[in-house]
Amino acid sequence: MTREIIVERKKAIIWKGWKFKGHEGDDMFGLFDVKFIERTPLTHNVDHYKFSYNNLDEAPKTIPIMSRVLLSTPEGQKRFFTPIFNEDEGYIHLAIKNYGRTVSGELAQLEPGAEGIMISKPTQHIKHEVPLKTFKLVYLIGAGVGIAPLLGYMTSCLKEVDSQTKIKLIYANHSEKDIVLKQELDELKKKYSDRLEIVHVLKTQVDESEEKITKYVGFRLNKEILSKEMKGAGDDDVKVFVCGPQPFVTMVSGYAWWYGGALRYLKFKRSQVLIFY
Ligand SMILES: Cc1cc2nc3c(=O)[nH]c(=O)nc-3n(C[C@H](O)[C@H](O)[C@H](O)COP(=O)(O)OP(=O)(O)OC[C@H]3O[C@@H](n4cnc5c(N)ncnc54)[C@H](O)[C@@H]3O)c2cc1C
Repeated sequence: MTREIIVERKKAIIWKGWKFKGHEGDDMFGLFDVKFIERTPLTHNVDHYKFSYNNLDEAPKTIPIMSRVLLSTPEGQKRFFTPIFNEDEGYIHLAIKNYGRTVSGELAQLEPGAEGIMISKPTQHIKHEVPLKTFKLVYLIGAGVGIAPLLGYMTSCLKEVDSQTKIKLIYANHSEKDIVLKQELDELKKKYSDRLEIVHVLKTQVDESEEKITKYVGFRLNKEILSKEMKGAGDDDVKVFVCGPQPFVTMVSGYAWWYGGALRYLKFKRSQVLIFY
């Protein structure tokens, strides 16, 4: 299947409430000069990058939740990322996993103050035609650095004074040391204990202390765990957002235009599920 056909198919996927924009290409993204300010480790291989817009007039006032920016490195390599904080005017914050090659490998070598980096205005990854903060319950199913778009939703929904939406994050990682933004997650959990529940799923036990944070140590997320932790299949007021590495997303919900996986097995309707791909 050619890329053009795939793009057309993605654009064509419109169903009740959700509309995927597809990846239309770079030309629609105006790129603006930014300066690299600092890099702070979040885990052993994920860093928090802070960039500032060189021209404040170009800086977005706020960043819509679950939006993406296109980043172009000094060598011209490009990749989409999801800003992790939405309210720091003039700055863009990204969580980037260092794979030691391509965009992340190049960014890992940058010194603070480095120029020649460009970032687009945030554009919504997914156009939604329903308010996202009004559901009864939202399950966020994430793995690794796939937490980035889910965290944006979680933070803004919990902060919303009028929202009563309950959130359950089911978050898969290799071990405790791989949990991205754990401190932020713990703080949100403490502050919004009546609305936020977090279930960690850790594949490998590195330390006995991991049993204190979850009963699922030594597990990959699977449909048995999801069936224990989820209810609300068929209820249009219950939604599920999924983001992570492709094999993980496929296991949970199929992929993009093919809906399948554990959620389908558990009888969640396609219209309940929003997959980031
Ligand atoms: C909308 C969107 C926004 C994104 N934003 C960013 C961003 O801002 N920054 C960034 O760096 N990347 C981003 N990405 C990329 C993407 O999130 C990561 O490339 C992807 O999640 C891989 O993450 P990882 O390498 O940490 O996962 P891995 O370390 O490969 O996997 C994490 C965990 O997933 C579980 N897992 C993996 N495969 C399976 C399986 N088959 N069954 C069950 N469990 C499994 C395991 O527990 C594993 O420990 C984004 C992607 C999308 C679609």
